Amino acid sequence: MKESSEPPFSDVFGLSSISRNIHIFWIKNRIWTRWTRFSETAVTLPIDTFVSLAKNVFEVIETAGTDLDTHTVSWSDLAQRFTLDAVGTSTIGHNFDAIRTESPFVRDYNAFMRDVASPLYLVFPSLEQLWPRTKVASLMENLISGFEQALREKVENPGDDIMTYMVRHPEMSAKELRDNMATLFLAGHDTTSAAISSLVYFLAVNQSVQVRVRAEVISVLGPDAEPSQSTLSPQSLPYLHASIREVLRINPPASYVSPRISPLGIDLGNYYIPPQTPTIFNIYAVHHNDAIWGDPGVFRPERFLEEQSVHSKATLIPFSSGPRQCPAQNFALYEMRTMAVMLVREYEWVLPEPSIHADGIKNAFSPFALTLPCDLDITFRRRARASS
Ligand code: HEM
Repeated sequence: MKESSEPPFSDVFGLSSISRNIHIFWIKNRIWTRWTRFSETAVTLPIDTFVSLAKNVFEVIETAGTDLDTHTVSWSDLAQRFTLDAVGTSTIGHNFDAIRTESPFVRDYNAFMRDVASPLYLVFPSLEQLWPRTKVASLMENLISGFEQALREKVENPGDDIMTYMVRHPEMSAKELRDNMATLFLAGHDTTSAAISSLVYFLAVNQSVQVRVRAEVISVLGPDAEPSQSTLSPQSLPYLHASIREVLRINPPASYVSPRISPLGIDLGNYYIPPQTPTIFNIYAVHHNDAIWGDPGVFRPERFLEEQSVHSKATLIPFSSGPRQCPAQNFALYEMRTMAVMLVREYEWVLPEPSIHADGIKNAFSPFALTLPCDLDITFRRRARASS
C-alpha cells in the first residue's frame, strides 16, 4: 500500500471511505445518468455481455469430465469467474477473462480473501501490529498494483464504463480512483456470484421449481432466442423473478450491512439505542423472521406470487434499503436472470452424490459477512434443445 498512514487490514481497501466517495461523487457529478443505465427504466443493460459470458461458462462445463452429456463442475468457482468477468467488462472496463484463463490477478485475489480471513486476526486486529502477516501484505500489494495497472490502462484506453467517467473527473485523486475501482470490484463480484450459486443450488434440490422455471422460460423465449432486456423483465418471467427473490430471501448474499453509528439516540419502543452506539442491520434475521414469513426455512417462490404476499420494501431487503442501498441491484438481477434463462434451456442439473450440501446449503466463512455457498459442485446434463 502506498500511503503509510493507512491501517493495514482493519479496513481492507478502505471500504467505508470508498463507498462514501462513490456516493458523493455520483451525486455531485450526475454520474447517476451513467449508472441508471442499469435501472429498470434504463435504455441499455449489458445483456449481450452476460449472454456471451454465459456461453463461455458452457464451454467450461462441456470440457469437465469424460461423459459426453453429463458434467460435474465446481459451480461456486465458475459462478465467481462469471461475475468477475461481468463486473470487469461492464463497470470497470477491464476484461479479466477469468472464466477461460487463470488470471494471476484473480489467483492473488482469492488467496488474499482466504488468508485475510484468519479468525484470530479478525477477533484481535491489533495482532497485525505485533505479528504482521507478510504473505497477506504481499498479496495485497499485488492486488493494489493490479488495480493501479488497470487504471493506467483506463487512462490510455477510455471505454464505455463507469471507471472511464471517474478517470475524467479533475478532482478525483489517484487514491480515490483506485479505491473506487476496488469497491466496484468487491461489491459487484462475490455478492452476485453468491446469489447465482445459491440460485443453482435451490433449483437443484427443488426439481419441481427448476422444471417450472424452464417451462416458463421456453414458453416466453422458445428454445433458442437470445434473451433481451424486455424478455428478461419481471413481467415476462414472473416465476423466475419470484424464484430469484426467494433465493435472495432465504440465503441473502450480504447477511448484514456494515456498522453504522448514529449521533442521536434512537427510541425503538421496547429498546433505546444510545447515541454513538455502533449498530448492525441484520438482513438475514429479517428474512428469517417467523412473524413475517411463517415458514422462513422453506424454499417457496410461490409466496411472492400470492395475492396476500407478505413481502414489502421493509421485509425483503437483500440490497439493503434507503439512500445507501445497492445502486446496482438491477444490474445484478438482470445478470442473474440472464444466467438462469441460458442455463435452464441448455441443461438440467442436480447435486452430485455425495455432496456436502445434501442436508442443506453450507456457506463458507466470510470476513465480509457474505453468504457464499462453500465448494458447491453441480452435475449438469445437456438437454435436447427442441423440447420443453
Ligand atoms: C445480488 C447481488 C448484490 C447484492 C445482494 C448486493 C447487496 C448490497 C448491499 C446489502 C449493499 C449495502 C451495504 C451496506 O450498506 O453496508 C450494497 C452496496 C453497494 N453495492 Fe451491491 N449488491 C449486489 C451486487 C452489486 C453489483 C453487481 C455492484 C456493482 C457493479 C454493486 C455495487 C455496490 C456499491 C458500489 C455499494 C455501495 C453503495 C453506497 O455505499 O452508497 N453491488 N450492495
